[in-house]
Amino acid sequence: TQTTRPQRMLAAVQKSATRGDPRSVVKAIDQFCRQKEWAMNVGDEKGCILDSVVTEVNPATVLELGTYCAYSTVRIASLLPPDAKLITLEFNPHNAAIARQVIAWAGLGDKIQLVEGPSGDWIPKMKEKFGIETFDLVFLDHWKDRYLPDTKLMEECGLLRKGSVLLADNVICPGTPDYLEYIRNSPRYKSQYFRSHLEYTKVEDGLEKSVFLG
Ligand SMILES: O=C(NC/C=C/[C@H]1O[C@@H](n2ccc(=O)cc2)[C@H](O)[C@@H]1O)c1cc([N+](=O)[O-])cc(O)c1O
Ligand SMILES: [Mg+2]
Repeated sequence: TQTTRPQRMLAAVQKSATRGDPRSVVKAIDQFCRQKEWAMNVGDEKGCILDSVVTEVNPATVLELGTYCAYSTVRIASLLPPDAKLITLEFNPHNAAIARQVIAWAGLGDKIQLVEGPSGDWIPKMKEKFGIETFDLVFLDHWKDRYLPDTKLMEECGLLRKGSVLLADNVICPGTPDYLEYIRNSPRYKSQYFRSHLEYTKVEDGLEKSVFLG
């Protein structure tokens, strides 16, 4: 029977990456996507920008919207301080099942909590269910038409504090025009565009980093 791309990606991790070594998991996925099949991971080029923002923020609490196969989940978690918590939301049960195995292979199960379901349902429950006050860093990489509504929802739920950083993937390709318009014109954010390329291609894309001003 036919396998899925996430299943083939997991097989590549289990074949080429060392258990308990997150960076080897990241490398194995990038190699798979460059040599075998493109997949919508943030990738190695934008991944370096992601790494620099994570290192700069040094967050104790991280929210990732859109786990997919946990490439960026593992990439971020590998840079977190010891007691930091990363919560990642995944809507598709098949993707979640693969992501859990990638996270386990990387040995990051105690830093990462994968939650299944739509972001709109879970964001309002973050405080009561996970004891989160506010997020220091949010990585947006899920459905592009959900970036704006979910950002407004996080504001309304009091999940952002002065200095919280939002980092959004794909603001050029596939593009998140309504989010960019809002975040770049809002007096409540200070935004910066990091120009790069769509993962594993020469097409322009980039990350938008926005600091919440309270
Ligand atoms: O479409 C893209 N991403 C959508 C990601 C969606 C992921 O987020 C989850 N989710 C989790 C929670 C939700 O509430 C909703 C969805 C979905 O179940 C899926 O796993 C995309 C597309 C391209 N591209 O070149 O075409 C490149 C990229 O880097 C991309 O990120
Ligand atoms: Mg993306």
